[in-house]
Amino acid sequence: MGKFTMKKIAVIGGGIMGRGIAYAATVAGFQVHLHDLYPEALEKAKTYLETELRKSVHHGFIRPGEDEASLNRITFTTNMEEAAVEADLVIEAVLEKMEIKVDVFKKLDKICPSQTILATNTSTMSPTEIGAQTSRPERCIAMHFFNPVHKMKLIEIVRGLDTSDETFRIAKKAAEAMNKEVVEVNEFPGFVTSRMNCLIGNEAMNMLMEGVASAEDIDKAMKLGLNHPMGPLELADLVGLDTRLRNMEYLYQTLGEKYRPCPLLIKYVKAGRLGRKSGAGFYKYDKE
Ligand SMILES: NC(=O)c1ccc[n+]([C@@H]2O[C@H](COP(=O)([O-])OP(=O)(O)OC[C@H]3O[C@@H](n4cnc5c(N)ncnc54)[C@H](O)[C@@H]3O)[C@@H](O)[C@H]2O)c1
Repeated sequence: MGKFTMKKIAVIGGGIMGRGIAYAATVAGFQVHLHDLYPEALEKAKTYLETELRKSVHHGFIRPGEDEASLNRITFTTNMEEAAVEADLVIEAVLEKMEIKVDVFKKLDKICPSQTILATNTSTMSPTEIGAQTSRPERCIAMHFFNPVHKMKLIEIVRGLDTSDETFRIAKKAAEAMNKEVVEVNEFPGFVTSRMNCLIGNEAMNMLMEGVASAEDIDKAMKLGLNHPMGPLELADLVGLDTRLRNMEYLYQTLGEKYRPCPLLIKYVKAGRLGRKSGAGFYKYDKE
């Protein structure tokens, strides 16, 4: 890919992040193939995309008719090969578990043409370790989007040890085409944002557990006192407490004691209190 000719983007995993990345990519005019193992996840993703695209027209972010055109540019499939075989860029957004990501990347490496770039949306993990399991580590990179993708401006682009300059350049172009700002980060667990954010969230959970203040008051203090746009506990509920726990476990494993997951977080995940997606986390919600 000498000049930028990207047309097709495959997104692997149709959960909270995958559906959001599909939104950003289709609104940017890319052909999008969204893959998930489960038809129910794809159904949910489709409903979400229809709703968000309709809202975007209503709020004047996209022109009338662009909602339908954007939806028509997305195909939904449970067949990974079908999704990825012609993609110029694949963005993986499956669960934050190294063995699952590695398995997906090995499969993609077999399916995709040699020039296809394979990106992971991991929040914390090593693109070097994931890319090393493929025959194209120079074409592997992390593109870390933020939740909710249609509102959040940043993509942290993280270079693995062997990521080529060309791969970085193309990933950056794709990000900019999706109307995002980019920061370039050299790989280290948690990059810039997750490393910082997980620590703040964990401290808030420890304070709640110790009875320092209520969830509402911890969040209010951070918003009004420190100017955070969201409180750390409501943000954790938005991320998903299972996802946050996996992030913490990885950071604890790689960076040590400072990142030991708060016992309250572990307890909530064991109880199935996963945040917004399950209807309860630190707060209660209508179930998604
Ligand atoms: N939730 C956030 O706020 C957030 C923000 C930035 C990055 N991330 C990262 O994005 C990734 C996805 O997180 P999420 O919150 O969207 O999770 P999620 O649980 O909402 O979605 C994951 C999806 O992946 C699917 N899946 C699992 N294994 C698969 C496989 N082998 N092949 C295809 N699909 C598979 C699941 O069915 C599910 O629909 C994680 O790496 C996470 O750390 C999450």
